Order: sequence, then structure tokens, then C-alpha cells
Amino acid sequence: MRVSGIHTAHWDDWTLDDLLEAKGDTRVSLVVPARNEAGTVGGVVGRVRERLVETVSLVDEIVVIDSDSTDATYDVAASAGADVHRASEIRPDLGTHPGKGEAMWKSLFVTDGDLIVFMDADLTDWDTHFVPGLLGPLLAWPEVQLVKGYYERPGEQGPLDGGRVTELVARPLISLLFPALQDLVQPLAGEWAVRRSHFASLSVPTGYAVELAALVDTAAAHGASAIAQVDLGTRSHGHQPLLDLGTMAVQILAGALARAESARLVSGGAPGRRILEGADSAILRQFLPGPVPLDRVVEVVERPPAKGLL
Ligand SMILES: O=c1ccn([C@@H]2O[C@H](COP(=O)(O)OP(=O)(O)O[C@H]3O[C@H](CO)[C@@H](O)[C@H](O)[C@H]3O)[C@@H](O)[C@H]2O)c(=O)[nH]1
Ligand SMILES: O=C(O)[C@H](O)COP(=O)(O)O
Repeated sequence: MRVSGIHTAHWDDWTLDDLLEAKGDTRVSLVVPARNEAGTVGGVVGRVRERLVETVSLVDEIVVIDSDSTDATYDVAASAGADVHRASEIRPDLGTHPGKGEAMWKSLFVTDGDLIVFMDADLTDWDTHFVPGLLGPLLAWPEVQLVKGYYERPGEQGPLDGGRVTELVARPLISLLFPALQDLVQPLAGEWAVRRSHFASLSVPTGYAVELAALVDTAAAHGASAIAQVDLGTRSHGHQPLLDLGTMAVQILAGALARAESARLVSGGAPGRRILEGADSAILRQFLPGPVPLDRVVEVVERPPAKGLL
């Protein structure tokens, strides 16, 4: 199915047999960026290894990038069967930065998959179908460069909640600057897959802007039809304190503002038009369970200085 250029699929649109046949000699790397995830990373690695490396050969390597952890993440991931690398020790000649995007960028230097699947290490309610689900569109549709997962997030702040930063930062940015991305149900999902050749062509913010930046830059380079999204069911993860999400928001805003020119390309010639040229409303697309899109018209009128009118 196609919606406004973005392909939309369900994880079980393809069987494992379909995917294995389409995969052929294509190599697949699972990359898990992890900072202080000793409690959950072993489960993520172990379950994928058992189901998708040992039982069938869908995944060729599982690589955990330890992002400056101070707990036992490295040892737990290695015991579960991952190849583990410390981000700071990969290509030290290139320097080192803290952050998730840095770990994902550095993964390009220690993996060899033609297709790379990213999964967060802090997943608590999830299953291994996430991986074949994310690979389906890349194996089936040659024009697709990047596949984003989406899911319902049960037991959080209510049925409409896509995550605090998603609702309060990412969707408003998409509304104002990148409307071609408005059909993405979970634009910040850490579960996504990409062709190596494409990811290696992208500029990658070192922090949490990596997801939004990849979407914007993919749409700018290849059009929104190079992006697919896949319904993965439900997913729960660990939650950061609100004050820590403030730093995530700064990084995402910085990545988006740095791409203000791309906004013109993504929206077909209207960079931030609603802000810059004084249009009086924006459309904010939110999602009800289903997912059912819900468009809200948000007034963004400004009054002129009153002093000339007094
Ligand atoms: O410096 C860091 C910070 C985080 N992580 C790992 O990245 C994953 C996601 O990080 P988390 O702090 O749990 O992010 P969330 O609060 O869940 O943020 C959501 O939104 C972010 C911004 O788009 C995405 O990067 C996340 O994947 C997505 O889950 C986890 O495995 C972390 O261990 C790192 O590897 N290095
Ligand atoms: O996606 C998000 O907005 C962040 O991951 C925060 O999610 P949370 O509000 O569910 O912790």
C-alpha cells in the first residue's frame, strides 16, 4: 500500500521463506547501539541470534556498539553472542563523540551487511519479527532506501501517546518543516533498516537527531517514496526522565534547523512557508490507535507591533 509517497506495510506481509528467497546472497547486519543497557541487551541479542541466525539464516551478524557504557553492557552482549565494539575504539583516527548517532555511524566501519537493521537495546515488550518486518520492504521494493518501524506503545501515557518527544517536538517539526513525512506514525522509532550504500551517503548527527535527519535527508535525496514504514505490532521500552528528554529535544531541533534548506526540497518548494511567509495555520497530523490519522488545524497568527496602531 502507498500513502502520500511513503509505502506502508505490515510485518507479516512476507513469510520468512519469502524473505530468505529474496535475500539470496544479500548480507544483513543487525546493529544495536547500547549505553548502559546491561539489563536488556542480552535478551535482544540472544533472542535474535536464536531465531534468525541459528534457526534460519536471515541475519548474518549481530553487532552491539557499546556507547560509553559504565555498566556490564559489553560483557552481557558478548555473552549473548554479539560481536561487541566500543564506539570510542572504532576508527580512533576519526575522533570520538558521545551519543547514539555516533554509535550508529561508527557501526559502518565494523559491519559488512548490504542491509543494516537498527534496534534499540532497551526493548522490553517486542519480538523477533521486528527484524524480518523491517527487511521486507528493502528486499521486495528496490526503490526503498529506508524502512521505519511503527507500533502501538501500550501502558504509557494514554492511547494517543507516541512518546513525549515524538508528540511535542518531532511531529510539530514535521508539521512546519517536513510535511512530506507527516504520514510516519513513529518518526523517532529506533527500530529501522537501511541500505548500507544509502546510510553511508548520509551526514549523521552524533546524538538523538540521527533518526529525523535520516528521514529528512532520504526524502530530500530520493523522494518520500524511498521511505517505507512497517506495522510491527506493539513495543515497550525504558523511559528517560523528562529533564533528560530536554537534551534529546535540543539535538533533534538542531538537526532539523540545520536541514531548513532541505525542508524546501521535501515540501516541494515551500521552506517553512507557514512560518516565514505568515500563513495563518499549520496542519498537525497525529495518530489515534489503528493507526488512524487525525489532522488538527493549528492557528499560528502573529499580530503586528501595536505601537503604530495606538
Ligand atoms: O548515547 C547514547 C544514548 C543512547 N544509546 C542507545 O540508543 C538506544 C535508544 O536510546 P534511548 O535513550 O532509550 O532513546 P529513547 O528515549 O527511547 O528515544 C527515542 O527517540 C530517539 C530520538 O529519535 C531515538 O534515537 C530512540 O531510538 C527512540 O527510542 C538505546 O539502546 C540506548 O542504549 C546509545 O547507544 N548511546
Ligand atoms: O519517542 C519519544 O518521544 C521518546 O522515546 C520518549 O518516549 P516516552 O515518552 O515513551 O518515554
